[in-house]
Amino acid sequence: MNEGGGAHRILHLGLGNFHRAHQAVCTEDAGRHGDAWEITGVAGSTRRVVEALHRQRMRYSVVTLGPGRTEVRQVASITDAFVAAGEPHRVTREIADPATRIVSLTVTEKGYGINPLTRRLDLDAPDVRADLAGEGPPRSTVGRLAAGLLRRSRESAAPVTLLSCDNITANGTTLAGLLRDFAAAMPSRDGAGLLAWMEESVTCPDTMVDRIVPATTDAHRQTAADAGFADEVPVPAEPFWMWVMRDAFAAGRPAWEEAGAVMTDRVHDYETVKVRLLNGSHSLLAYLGLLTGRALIADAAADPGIARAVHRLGDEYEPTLALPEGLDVTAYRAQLGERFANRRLAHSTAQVGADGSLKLGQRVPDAALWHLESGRVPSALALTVAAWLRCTAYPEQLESDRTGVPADPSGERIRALAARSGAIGGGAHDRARRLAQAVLVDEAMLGRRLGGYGEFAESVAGLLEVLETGGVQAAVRAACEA
Ligand SMILES: NC(=O)c1ccc[n+]([C@@H]2O[C@H](COP(=O)([O-])OP(=O)(O)OC[C@H]3O[C@@H](n4cnc5c(N)ncnc54)[C@H](O)[C@@H]3O)[C@@H](O)[C@H]2O)c1
Ligand SMILES: O=P(O)(O)OC[C@@H](O)[C@@H](O)[C@H](O)[C@H](O)CO
Repeated sequence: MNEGGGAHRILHLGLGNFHRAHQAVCTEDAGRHGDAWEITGVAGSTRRVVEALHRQRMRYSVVTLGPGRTEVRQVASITDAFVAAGEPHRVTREIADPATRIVSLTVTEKGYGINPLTRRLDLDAPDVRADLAGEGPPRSTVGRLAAGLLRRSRESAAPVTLLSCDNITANGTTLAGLLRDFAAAMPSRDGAGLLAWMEESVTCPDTMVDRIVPATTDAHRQTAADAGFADEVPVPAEPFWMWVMRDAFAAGRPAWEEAGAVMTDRVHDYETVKVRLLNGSHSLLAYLGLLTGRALIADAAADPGIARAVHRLGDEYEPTLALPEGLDVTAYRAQLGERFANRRLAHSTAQVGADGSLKLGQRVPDAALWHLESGRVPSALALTVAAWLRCTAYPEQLESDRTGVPADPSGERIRALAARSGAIGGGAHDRARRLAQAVLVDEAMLGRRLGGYGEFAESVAGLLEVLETGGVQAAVRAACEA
């Protein structure tokens, strides 16, 4: 799989838990079948994981928590790590280094600087603006990539692959578009040169990534210690994992398929199934769980009312999917039920519910529009939006001591809209309608496309009102019996 000889390194931006339980494990396993590739991990700004890894001679453990079964495995494929904010010029240098064959990313949805309406780069985001103006070392993800690629194009001009492993629709294609937007907006003539070189020498394959990987707790540290390794930064994970990607690598890749990854040109079909049935259901579980005082996804999933809503949501998603050949959607959904029920993972509703304004844009509008265009109102999708709004607009009504509060970059804006909706007067019905309408036409949130369907806004508003006046179970009944 290697091309061009020499060292083989992956530079990974976003040294969070997911990468360490997914790509890093698959890369280590692939090394048993082909050339060994090493990973240099780059954390955004937090030093904790980087410092712990160095103290631990670049070893950490993955704690796999299945129903009734625990496995602790040490992973050593990440051989170096540093913090981007602390060594910004090193990021540029490492991207430019020809030994770096792949730059992969798990920087979360908000790390890409995407305008949710246009799916293009938000050129008004402060860090993107600063990077375009050349104010100090780059700090946005796309600005960092552009600076490194520009240097690479001038030094070795060696081809490279950018591999997004975030839960973003058409993640590779989207990333390539963001980079083109950045290059086109560069004030100097550098942008044109970068664009031309990227066209020839940079690939951005789409990927679908799947493994439920929660945040680390002391219980996971204890499990690692019990297995004989006093690990400060172990990563908990479920047994299931899946990685699907287009085999379009400009400078070679590890033999990931030997370790179980799937190479296909139909990534989009896998991704749609996963982002809707898994991530969409996860969002609904998180918000209804938070509204019923559940701190854990598994506890939300065990509530028969919430399970009924998730089932209804699956029924709404299913006809919108182009299924990959051989995928049995009934079995997939049944397996998802088991994965959500895995209490041992302790996946928190606040973590899964974070950044809803960015995530729901990929989990709700396309599927909702599919129904609305045929004259049907998808009420479980409307319930997902209503439950997110209820949690985000009125966080004071959550049992936050128990559950925490999901963070959201549009949280303040939503609370301001809710305050304005309430200040005009009227009862719960008027308040809910005003808030739903305001959010559905706000391009910074779900991307405004649903705003053209008054019947969807009505459904969200009705369910928001029931959530306030009758609670979660009443709202589930209203959605499922609509
Ligand atoms: N955890 C999972 O179950 C899972 C599964 C599939 C895909 N993913 C993808 O991986 C992403 C990260 O998940 P995780 O579990 O590693 O989270 P995490 O909280 O452990 O780590 C988040 C990482 O993103 C970086 N980051 C956060 N905001 C950023 C920003 N604005 N700019 C640049 N970098 C930023 C942080 O530095 C950190 O390295 C998810 O958002 C998702 O897209 C996660
Ligand atoms: O990672 P996010 O923040 O996009 O979404 C939260 C969870 O739904 C997600 O992390 C899932 O656990 C994961 O996508 C499973 O593969």
